[in-house]
Amino acid sequence: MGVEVVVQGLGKSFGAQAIWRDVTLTLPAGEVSVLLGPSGTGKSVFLKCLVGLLRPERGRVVINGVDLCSCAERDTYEIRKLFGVLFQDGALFGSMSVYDNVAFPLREHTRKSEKEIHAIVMSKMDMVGMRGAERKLPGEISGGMRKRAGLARALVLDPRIILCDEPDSGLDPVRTALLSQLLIDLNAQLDATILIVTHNITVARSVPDNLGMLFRRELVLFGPRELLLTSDIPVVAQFLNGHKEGPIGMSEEKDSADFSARPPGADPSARPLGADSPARPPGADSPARPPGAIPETLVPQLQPTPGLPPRDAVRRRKLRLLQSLDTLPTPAREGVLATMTREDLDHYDTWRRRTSAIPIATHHPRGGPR
Ligand SMILES: Nc1ncnc2c1ncn2[C@@H]1O[C@H](COP(=O)(O)OP(=O)(O)OP(=O)(O)O)[C@@H](O)[C@H]1O
Repeated sequence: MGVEVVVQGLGKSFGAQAIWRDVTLTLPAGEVSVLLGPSGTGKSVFLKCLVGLLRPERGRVVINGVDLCSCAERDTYEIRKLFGVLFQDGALFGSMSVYDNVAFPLREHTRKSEKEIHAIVMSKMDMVGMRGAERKLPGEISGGMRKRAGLARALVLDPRIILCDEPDSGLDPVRTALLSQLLIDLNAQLDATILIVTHNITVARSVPDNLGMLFRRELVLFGPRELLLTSDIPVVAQFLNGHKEGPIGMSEEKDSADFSARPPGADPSARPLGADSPARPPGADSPARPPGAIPETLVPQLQPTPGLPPRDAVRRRKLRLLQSLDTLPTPAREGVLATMTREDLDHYDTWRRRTSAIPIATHHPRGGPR
């Protein structure tokens, strides 16, 4: 099973340039999370801080009880072994075959024989649908294949945490859909904790269990997909609907300048000073939603390909969300309840009786649990 990643009060600067500050979130073990944000908001820097490639000046990243920001070099090395990272461009060595690229971490970090390495490489190539391309050079395959080869390389050391930096960049919509399915399938097979950085709204809506968004040097929100996909926070709604009106402008530099000009304590997700049109109110494009109806932005989440095991994370997440249901705003709560079956609610009741937890007032928005 994947491991939980706890981020507390994280802050990162380069010289005088603050990238983001006070980022606090938890990536639940084995769940898939997506981090959104306009270009230049520091998403890649965040991934590098998680894996220990960059050191934040403030805060903690706690994995298996070890704080990566303050631990000894030896502990950093041990924790890094838990990670598999798919870098934005695949980061393959251009002069090595795909096979040697994928085998590279095994040859560098283990004492496995070439026979063992061959078995592992071929199984990971199978997982990402790359069997047959082993002898090609990275320059001889398409961008989508390079991404999948990078993913195979990220998997060879059996990571418990997988970080993917814009796995969809440069891919056409069909390849993006196939890659999204691949990530869900991998999660079903490996139960690893996955964090994906992307700008792609379709990926953000359909793949993750949890979503977060960076904007103007802060984490605007992080939580269950139902929370962000039904959110009326202007910057979140603008981004997830791809609207041009709203707090997000053409460049992060300009957004930051607008932000600096705001009075101290102002809402970072509100529209910029001087914006010539108001932030689009939530639901402006769609007719008023009847009470209890699920917003159309809350599209169903991708399921593993038939024949693969169900995702363990889904079961764990349901119990986790039922425990904290009363902390969610109504649309998110209704969205969560709509995914619950009678069996889920019975399982929660059993858990509640065992632990004497406080009951929740569950009402099902679609006329009773399915
Ligand atoms: N090693 C570094 N030294 C100095 N500045 C850096 C370094 N790495 C990143 N930056 C700066 O940090 C800021 C955030 O960069 P980052 O690549 O994390 O953004 P991003 O949100 O991933 O953008 P995009 O979506 O366009 O990939 C940028 O202004 C970038 O120039």
